[in-house]
Amino acid sequence: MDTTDTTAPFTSHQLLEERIRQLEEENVMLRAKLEHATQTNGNQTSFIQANENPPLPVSTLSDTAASAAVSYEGILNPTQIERYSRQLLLQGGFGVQGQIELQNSKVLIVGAGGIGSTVILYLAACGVGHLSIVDFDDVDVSNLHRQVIHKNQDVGMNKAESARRAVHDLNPTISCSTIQGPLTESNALELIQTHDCVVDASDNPLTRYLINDACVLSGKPLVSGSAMGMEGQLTVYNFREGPCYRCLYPKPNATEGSKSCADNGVLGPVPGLIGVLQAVETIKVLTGVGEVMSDRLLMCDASQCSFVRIKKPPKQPQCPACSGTIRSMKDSYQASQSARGPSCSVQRQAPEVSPQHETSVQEYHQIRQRGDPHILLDVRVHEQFDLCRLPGAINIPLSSLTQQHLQLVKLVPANLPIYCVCRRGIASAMAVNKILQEEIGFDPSAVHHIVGGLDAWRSQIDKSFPQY
Ligand SMILES: Nc1ncnc2c1ncn2[C@@H]1O[C@H](COP(=O)(O)OP(=O)(O)OP(=O)(O)O)[C@@H](O)[C@H]1O
Ligand SMILES: [Zn+2]
Repeated sequence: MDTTDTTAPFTSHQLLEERIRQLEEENVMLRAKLEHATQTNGNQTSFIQANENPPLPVSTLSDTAASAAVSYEGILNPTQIERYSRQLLLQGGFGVQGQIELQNSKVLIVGAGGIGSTVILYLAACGVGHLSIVDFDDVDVSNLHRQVIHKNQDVGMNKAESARRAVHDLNPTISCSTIQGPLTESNALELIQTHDCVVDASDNPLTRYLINDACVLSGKPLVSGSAMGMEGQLTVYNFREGPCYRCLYPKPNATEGSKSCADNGVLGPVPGLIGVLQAVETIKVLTGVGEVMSDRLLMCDASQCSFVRIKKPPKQPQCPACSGTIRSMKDSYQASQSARGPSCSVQRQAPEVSPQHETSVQEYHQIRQRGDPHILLDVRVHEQFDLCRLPGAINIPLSSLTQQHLQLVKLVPANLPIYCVCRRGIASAMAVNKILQEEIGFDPSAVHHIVGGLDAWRSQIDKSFPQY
């Protein structure tokens, strides 16, 4: 800058302003040159359009850089900038660095069901570089009201594969792999070790403990969520010095496994809600942006639209996982054996019933065809009974099968044989045991349960019986 012609000397403030003005002029000229260069080089046009301020250091914007091949090494490419621009503009520290962190991250998602559907879609859309999806199950038509990653034409396809296809359709610039089988004690550690973060979108306690223990053994953060009915929960375990799942629940709880979506129902969007929040937490874990839900647990009740955050206890010195008592996945498996309880996905076992109290669906079909007098006691919950039932059945849910009810059943048509039925033959076996234990004067030989329940009735006797 030449100041010799001036009548009065510039103040340092004026000098600074003048310098800024000159730099702005230079910047405009350089931009014009760069735009000119990109007009003759079509593949850079989107860069100019997507970026008012290209993230190149000004010093590299020389004449030569503008006309020759520009090296964008180390920063996002034009396609990425265009795709993630709204996220990149986010105030509060996400920016290019956050996007690069996502791009370089690998996330393992266990379960591509109700919760997994939204976690996977959002992580893919936001640009997590690699997603690995584990699920052993196939898409069922009853999944579609909430497992929105799958479509009608995916029914019958493995869920991990169906989800991978959806990921590809949504964002082909990231990579996605599948494990089309269960996560078990044999593969959990190996799989988890190679990822930066794990999302538990499964639905049963055994899997939750396996994932947790493998995360503790390999030092990986675990973003955990669950949903049922109108309610859901969310938290992050094993993040930095935060507690793990076993710190809160050292051993499987006897009643936890008895809750199942298939038995209790779930409103379509509720798992999706939890999944969306899990995606947010995963992004926070990966990028360091925001405050990770490590010391709190979110409890959400969609029926009230209520969200409550409760403080979690800190890492427990006596926690079997954190204290090192569980040293391998074999230890983990043994410590979780009692978690093999009922769940949405892991097949439940009927309690033992003596063979004399068991009736096959074929035998029961014959009883009906002959018109033999009997009581058909359907022990499913009222909601299931209302969906569909065999003609003539009376409904007393297993949970209310008290002595009083049994007396009633006995009084109505005296001394008739009782056939207990439920969906799969598990609750009906429990009902038989309960009736036999009550000792209220039933002829034990007249109490039966229908093996395989209404599922077996549908598959072996009448295919028109609804599936749910
Ligand atoms: N150990 C595991 N390995 C892999 N996937 C698992 C494991 N445990 C559970 N899952 C999967 O997690 C998902 C949980 O999702 P969700 O409960 O919404 O689905 P669902 O089992 O299809 O439900 P429904 O009870 O309606 O049949 C399921 O797809 C299930 O197959
Ligand atoms: Zn712990």
